[in-house]
Amino acid sequence: MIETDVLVIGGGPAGSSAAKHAALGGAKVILLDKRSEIGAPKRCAEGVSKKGLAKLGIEPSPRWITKEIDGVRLTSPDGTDVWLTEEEIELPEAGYILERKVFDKHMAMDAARAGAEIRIKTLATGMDKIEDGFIVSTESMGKTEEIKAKIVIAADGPEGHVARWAGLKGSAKAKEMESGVQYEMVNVEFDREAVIEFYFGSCAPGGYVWIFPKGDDIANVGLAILQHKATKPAIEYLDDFIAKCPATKNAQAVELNVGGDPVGGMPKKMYDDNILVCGDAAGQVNPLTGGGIISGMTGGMYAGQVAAEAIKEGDHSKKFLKKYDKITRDDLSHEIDKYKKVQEYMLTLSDEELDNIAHAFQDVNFEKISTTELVKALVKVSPKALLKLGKFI
Ligand SMILES: Cc1cc2nc3c(=O)[nH]c(=O)nc-3n(C[C@H](O)[C@H](O)[C@H](O)COP(=O)(O)OP(=O)(O)OC[C@H]3O[C@@H](n4cnc5c(N)ncnc54)[C@H](O)[C@@H]3O)c2cc1C
Repeated sequence: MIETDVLVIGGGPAGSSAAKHAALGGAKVILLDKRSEIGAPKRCAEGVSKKGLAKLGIEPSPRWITKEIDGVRLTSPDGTDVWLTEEEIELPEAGYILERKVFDKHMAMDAARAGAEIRIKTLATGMDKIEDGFIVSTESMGKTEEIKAKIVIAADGPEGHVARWAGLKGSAKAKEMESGVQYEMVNVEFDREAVIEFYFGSCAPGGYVWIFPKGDDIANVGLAILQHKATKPAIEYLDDFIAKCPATKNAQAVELNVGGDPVGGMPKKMYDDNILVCGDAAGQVNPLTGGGIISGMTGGMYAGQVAAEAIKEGDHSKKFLKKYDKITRDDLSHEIDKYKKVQEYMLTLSDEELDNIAHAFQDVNFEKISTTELVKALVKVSPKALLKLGKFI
């Protein structure tokens, strides 16, 4: 039987971050992923903030950045646009559109460089608790193997099973799992080519439509919806939008991506004896935007660091591992809770109310562009927003 200190299940951004930091902390680490190519197929619009990468100490690389973004377009149901671009305002924070299949692989390479052993095309099929650890069953190219680990880090994404195998709750209730669907498209006609576009209202019940440019005439065009707010499948909303939107009506898809996005926030417990849970598997996602790359990698980083400390101390108990839960909540909870409230408020808005907000936004003088600043502006123009969100801003 193979033995390791730390076994990370899932080689997405959260798992690679966990594996890298556990290895940097001196632990013997195995990172496994069921896919034959880490990062592919992507299930993501690939937007990431510069500030988020900097916080994680990740140097931006032209290998995995497809486009630098310098603005945002928000469009309400009646077609009213709010443009927030460098031409109009000073941008303290802007973002990148990644090539996730390259980015994810590079994050795994960083974990390997830090000393983690990577096993691709290796599916974790089950897990048994032993006195001080877990025995994880794996299957790779028809071969089964068992791995004994002192600490398991569950980073197996939104539909992950590993936390449940250990008796913990999964990332989100069905009601709080957004259904995402997206095409990567060519022949997209942009009004402004370095701007990310968001469309709100009944075009995507419970979520929004996005167009994220990837250079030239290429973009990720997708949407996320809450199924209980919708009257048809996500793909039908997307096809309807694409047929009507001037930017996409002549575009063609070269890739289809589908995936769940857990927007219900973090579960009550992300640790137990010999186990930590991070990334989408632990609901480490912004409930308003659905973004989970940076927050998942942040959770992964803390999980890796605490796991390495636990190995050094020889204490893999929940009492020790609780530290991960505390550090992660101290860092992520405030934002997640705040944006959960904003998301809940957005869910109450009719198309007409969204139009009224967009009309009022046209007269707002934005000094900075960030989600927080947008929410501050929302509170100023909408009495309902002030009532529901005032104390969170
Ligand atoms: C349509 C859509 C658009 C999105 N757009 C954005 C965006 O623009 N920006 C942003 O920040 N976030 C976005 N997100 C969210 C983002 O993709 C996730 O938050 C992020 O990928 C989470 O990383 P993770 O490592 O936790 O999970 P994942 O990236 O899902 O990785 C989990 C890994 O675990 C592996 N795995 C699962 N089970 C097993 C098993 N039993 N054995 C072995 N391996 C296993 C999987 O193969 C996978 O590689 C989007 C999500 C969706 C669905």
